[in-house]
Amino acid sequence: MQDLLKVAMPKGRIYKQASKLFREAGLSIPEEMDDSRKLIIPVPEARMEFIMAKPVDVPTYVEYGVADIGVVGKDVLMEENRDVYELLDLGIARCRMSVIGLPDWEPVLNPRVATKYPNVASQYFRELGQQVEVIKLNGSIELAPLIGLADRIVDMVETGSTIRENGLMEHEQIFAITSRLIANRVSYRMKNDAIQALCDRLQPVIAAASTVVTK
Ligand SMILES: Nc1ncnc2c1ncn2[C@@H]1O[C@H](COP(=O)(O)OP(=O)(O)OP(=O)(O)O)[C@@H](O)[C@H]1O
Ligand SMILES: O=P(O)(O)OC[C@H]1O[C@H](OP(=O)(O)OP(=O)(O)O)[C@H](O)[C@@H]1O
Repeated sequence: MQDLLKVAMPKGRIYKQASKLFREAGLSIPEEMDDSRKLIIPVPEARMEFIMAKPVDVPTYVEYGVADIGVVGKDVLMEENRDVYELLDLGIARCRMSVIGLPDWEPVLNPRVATKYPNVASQYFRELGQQVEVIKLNGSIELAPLIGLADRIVDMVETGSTIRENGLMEHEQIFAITSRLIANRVSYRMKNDAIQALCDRLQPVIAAASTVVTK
């Protein structure tokens, strides 16, 4: 019998798209999982157990092996820099990481940059050779330039509504973001058949979805 796969699934934005993808790949994810407050959901028919996680914690669960695989945004992978395998680009939860500020922003010496992603922001400005002071915030990042906490922010842009509604401007795009399927290094060897079988089911669904997006 195939190994049981423990899957760290992010609650929130990614969940809806990831569960749709898994269902289209023929995995019997129960409908009640969509609204449940349960944190561990066994799906014996699919030989899986879902661990409902805060998105930023998914790579931690996978690195420590309490989950064999997980679904996570590339933004979180870049920020957390955990020792995990990145197996598949799932092509869902598309957005981008950008440098944002007021439209009339003028360069200053040692600008302050507010962000939920201090590692990504520090590396980006370091590679540009620009010295900045990074301020870590946990949400409503767009407030920072409006109230004078920071000169610029590094944050996610999806539809662009948040920056538009707050009179901000996207100055530079840093990288494109989609969600990825990641695996624990040991699980990838020990449960390779089950992980490979899952990837084989997901790949055609991802390919079909990407032709729709690019058409
Ligand atoms: N508009 C968006 N803003 C932020 N993240 C987005 C957006 N669109 C897609 N994403 C992706 O969704 C992932 C999870 O976002 P979500 O808002 O659910 O998590 P979170 O910010 O950690 O929320 P919470 O504070 O509820 O845990 C991000 O890491 C990113 O990859
Ligand atoms: O381009 P848009 O479609 O407007 O999406 C981008 C916004 O969405 C995210 O915030 P989120 O809703 O996660 O709230 P937060 O302020 O708590 O991070 C992100 O931090 C931006 O503020």
